[in-house]
Amino acid sequence: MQSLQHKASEWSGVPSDEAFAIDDTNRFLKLGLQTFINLSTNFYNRVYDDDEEWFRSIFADSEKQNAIQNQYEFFVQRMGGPPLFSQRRGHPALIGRHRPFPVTHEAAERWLHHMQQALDSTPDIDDDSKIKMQNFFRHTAYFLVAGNELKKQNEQMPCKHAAGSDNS
Ligand code: HEM
Repeated sequence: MQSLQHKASEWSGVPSDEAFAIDDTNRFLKLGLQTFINLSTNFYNRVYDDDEEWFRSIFADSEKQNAIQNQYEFFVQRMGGPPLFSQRRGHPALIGRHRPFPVTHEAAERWLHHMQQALDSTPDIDDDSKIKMQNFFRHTAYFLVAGNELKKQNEQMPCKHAAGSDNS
């Protein structure tokens, strides 16, 4: 079976080494906390205002301010800053945390559309960081799609007792 990383690269069109070039500089030191807060605020303002109800509704059970904080604390931690996310929420385990949500190819493209607009309209993000973040987000979004497909496959798999008793 292809690994999730492999699928993420194939579906996103971003090879793993390009996605992880996010780590070639400490983005937190370069951009600062406020830029990450601004980026996540900008992103979630777009998500919660989305005209596409099917996408907006994925976030219906989350409070916007909370979602903003969860996201920027993860970005800060992942991009070289203090472990704010883990201190408050525990291990990131992104596939597990997205388990309740329909993370389809279509949802990934919508998420990336809003993130692209947020990156383009948040001041103080240099071009290099923008490109590296785009690649990292694209790869991660499809990594989550791959995790979601695996979840669906596992749900369809009958349990061993059911398989054993099915003589039809
Ligand atoms: C692919 C499409 C995606 C969908 C549909 C999606 C959906 C969601 C939803 C509905 C939440 C709950 C909001 C909250 O309460 O915090 C969430 C949380 C989160 N997402 Fe995503 N997401 C996607 C992609 C991503 C990507 C690409 C990343 C990282 C680069 C990411 C990182 C996070 C983080 C860190 C949280 C907070 C988790 C927590 O604190 O429990 N998501 N996402």
